[in-house]
Amino acid sequence: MTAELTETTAAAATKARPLLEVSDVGVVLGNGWRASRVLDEVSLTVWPGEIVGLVGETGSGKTTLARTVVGLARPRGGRVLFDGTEISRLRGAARRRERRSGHIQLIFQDPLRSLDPDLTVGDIVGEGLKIRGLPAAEVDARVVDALAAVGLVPALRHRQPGQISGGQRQRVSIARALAAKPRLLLCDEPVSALDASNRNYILRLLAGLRDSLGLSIVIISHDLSSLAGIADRVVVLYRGRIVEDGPVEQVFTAPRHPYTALLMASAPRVEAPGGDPDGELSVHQLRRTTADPAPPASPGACVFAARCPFAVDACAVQPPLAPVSGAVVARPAASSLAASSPAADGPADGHWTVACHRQSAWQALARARTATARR
Ligand SMILES: Nc1ncnc2c1ncn2[C@@H]1O[C@H](COP(=O)(O)OP(=O)(O)OP(=O)(O)O)[C@@H](O)[C@H]1O
Repeated sequence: MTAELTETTAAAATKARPLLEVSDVGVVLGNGWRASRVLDEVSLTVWPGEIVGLVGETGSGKTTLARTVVGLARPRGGRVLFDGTEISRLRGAARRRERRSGHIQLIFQDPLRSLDPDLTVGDIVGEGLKIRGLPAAEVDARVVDALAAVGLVPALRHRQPGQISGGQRQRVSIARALAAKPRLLLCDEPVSALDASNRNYILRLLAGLRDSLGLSIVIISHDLSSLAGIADRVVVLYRGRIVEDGPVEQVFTAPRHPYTALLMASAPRVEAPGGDPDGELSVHQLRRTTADPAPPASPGACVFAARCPFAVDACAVQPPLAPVSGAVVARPAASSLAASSPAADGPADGHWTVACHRQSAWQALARARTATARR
C-alpha cells in the first residue's frame, strides 16, 4: 500500500468531528398510492476510523439509508453532512464534484451483478479514475496498488469477473472503491454471498483497512455474528426507524430494545465478548403470542408495537431515541481490532440510545415467559 493512499485517508481520522452525520432523514419511495415511507427520522453518526454495523431484517431500509448517503435516494426532510458539509442539498455541478471526489464509496452486495462481466478486473478497478481523467500510467499504478491492498496479485487485472472466485470478486469490488481514495466505505451485505473462510477474510480485510487507512466503514448486514468481531458500534433499524444504537459489546450482551433481542435470538449464534450464553433470551420469550394483550394500533404507535409482547398503552406513541437508562457505557472493545480503532478514544464513546418506552421493564417480563414454544 503506498504512503500516498495511507496519508489521504488517515488525515480524516485525526479530525475531532463526525465524518458522516445523518440527521432526521426521511425517505419516501414510489409514487402516488404506491409511495411508501421507507426511512423515518433516521439519524446516524459515523466518526473517523469507526466501524458501524447497520442491522435489521429485510426491507427495514438499510440499503435505502446507504443510497441516501451517496445521493442515490433523495431525503424528504433532514440532512446528510459529510465532514461538515451538507451534501444532501448539493445539486448539479456541485453534486457531480462531490461524487467525483470519491470520498464516499458504496460497495454492493452481489459483486457478480455489480461488476461488468465484459470488463477486465483492471478496467473495473480503474474505470472511475479514467472517467476522472487521470493519466493511464497513474490509473495503472493505482489499480495495482488497490489490488495489493485487498491481497490480489497484479496479474489478476487481466481476468474478467467470470474468471475469478466469488471471494476474489468481492475483493475486486473493495479494490475499486479503494482506488478512489475514499474516506468512508458503505458496504452493503459484503459477506452474505460468501462461504465462511471468504467471509472471515473480507471482514478481517475491512478491519485492516480501517486500521491502516483510518477509513470509516459502515457494514450493512443481516448476520449479526459477522459484526460482533469487528464493529465498534451497531445501529438497529426496524421498518425505517432506528430502534437502538450503541457500542457493539453492550448492545449484543444486553440489548435494550426487544427487537434487537429478537434479532439476536434469531441469529445462529452471536458471541459478544464477555457475553453470558445462559442469560440469553429465546425467540419464544420475545415473540407475541395470542395470549398477549392486543397492542396499541394507532397510526403514531411505536413501530415495533404490533410485534412486541411487552407493548402497553404508552406504546401508542412512537418513543424517540433516548439514552439507555442506568447504563455504564464502556469504551468499545468488541475485539482487539475495535479496541485499537482511532474512534475508540473518540467522541463516539458513551453513546447508547434506544427507542423503547419499556427499555427498563421488558427484560424481566421476558424472563418470566416460557423459554420454549407454546403448544
Ligand atoms: N424504488 C422503490 N419504490 C418503492 N419502494 C421501494 C423502492 N426500493 C425499495 N423500496 C422498499 O423500501 C423498503 C426498504 O428497502 P431496502 O432495500 O432499503 O431494505 P433493506 O433493509 O436494505 O432490505 P434487504 O436486507 O432485503 O436488502 C422495502 O420495503 C422496499 O420494498
